[in-house]
Amino acid sequence: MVRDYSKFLSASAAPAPAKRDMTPLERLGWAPFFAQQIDVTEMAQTPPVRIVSVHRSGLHVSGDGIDEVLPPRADATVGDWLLWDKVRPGASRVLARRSLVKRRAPGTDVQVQQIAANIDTAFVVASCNQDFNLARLERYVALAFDAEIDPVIVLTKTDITDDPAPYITAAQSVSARVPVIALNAKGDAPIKALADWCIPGKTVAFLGSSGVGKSTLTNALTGNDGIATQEIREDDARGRHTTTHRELHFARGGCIVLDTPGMREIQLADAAAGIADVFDDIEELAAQCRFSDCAHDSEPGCAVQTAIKGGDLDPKRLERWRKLQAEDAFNSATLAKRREKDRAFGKVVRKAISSKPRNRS
Ligand SMILES: Nc1nc2c(ncn2[C@@H]2O[C@H](COP(=O)(O)OP(=O)(O)OP(=O)(O)O)[C@@H](O)[C@H]2O)c(=O)[nH]1
Ligand SMILES: [Zn+2]
Repeated sequence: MVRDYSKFLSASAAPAPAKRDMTPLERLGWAPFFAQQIDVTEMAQTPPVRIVSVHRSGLHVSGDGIDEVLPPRADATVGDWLLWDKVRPGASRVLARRSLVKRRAPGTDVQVQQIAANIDTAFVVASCNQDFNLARLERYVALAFDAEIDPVIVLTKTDITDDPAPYITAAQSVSARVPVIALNAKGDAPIKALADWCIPGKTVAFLGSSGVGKSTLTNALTGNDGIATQEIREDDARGRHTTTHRELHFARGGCIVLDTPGMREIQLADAAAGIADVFDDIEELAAQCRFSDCAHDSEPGCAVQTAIKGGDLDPKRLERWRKLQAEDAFNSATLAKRREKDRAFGKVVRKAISSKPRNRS
């Protein structure tokens, strides 16, 4: 049977179709951005599939009537779209991504580890209690910007604070481009409050520290009929059966919730562009400083210091910008460099030990 794939190839910027009209691929997140990358012949010969989870034994992919496990590969991650090559599955082409969350892989010097692809909205979650931390919010928003994902800040636990207003005001100060939603994640609010972003065919993810309410929000969106509880079995490296969860969950509203442990808490690395996006107010001021290499301390003609003196910039925000840049720079340093430093330090220590006068016994 020759299938008519032309309906998947619409490159028009038509509004998202109503849920009932959506094709199986669109429900998985297929969009004109991906369709534009392939032609009808390719579509028929190598149908698109999305990676719904990554396991040691392979990549679990879903498509229109397709549910397969492809060989593991380093250049594809959960959320990616592949063109499934039935004859040589390992050669399936990875389509260009709309967004990519990555981090420097531990244990290697230059390799970047891909965490999740093609997320449309990142909900950066924080709670209205003593755990609230502005620097952390800024870090997650920078991460989202850097990955080219639209962030939305979600403040949880409004029910256990007398006044959520100060938290909301603080969260709004992170970036003028980021909406802030405050809610009780345990109540009925989440589905309605997040409806603008949780629309059919869109992929969302929750970022934030432990205990802020990410699972509560995920469950609120997916309910019990998501595939969150559907488990798949696989053999781990030692041949034992382990049980893992799929990582793309289908929410009741039709959106796709990506939940992968690597996404939840993540350090910044190579995220200079994202940091610049969050702190675009400081970047703009810095561009007006008299010296292009101004350190914004006590240089004459420093627009940043002028803004601080005039009450237009919170000095604490400047401090957090500096810290985040330092963190990013540190994490961006290759492990090789760190190893080199460690080796040099080891040498110093060994030398110090060997030059100590020895006790004669
Ligand atoms: N009162 C109240 N409790 C909440 C709210 N959101 C989450 N909680 C509670 O806070 C605790 C932590 O919530 P989780 O959803 O597990 O947090 P998480 O971010 O998924 O945490 P990790 O899985 O450790 O990353 C749970 O006991 C939730 O019931 C809220 O809006 N109000
Ligand atoms: Zn300056």
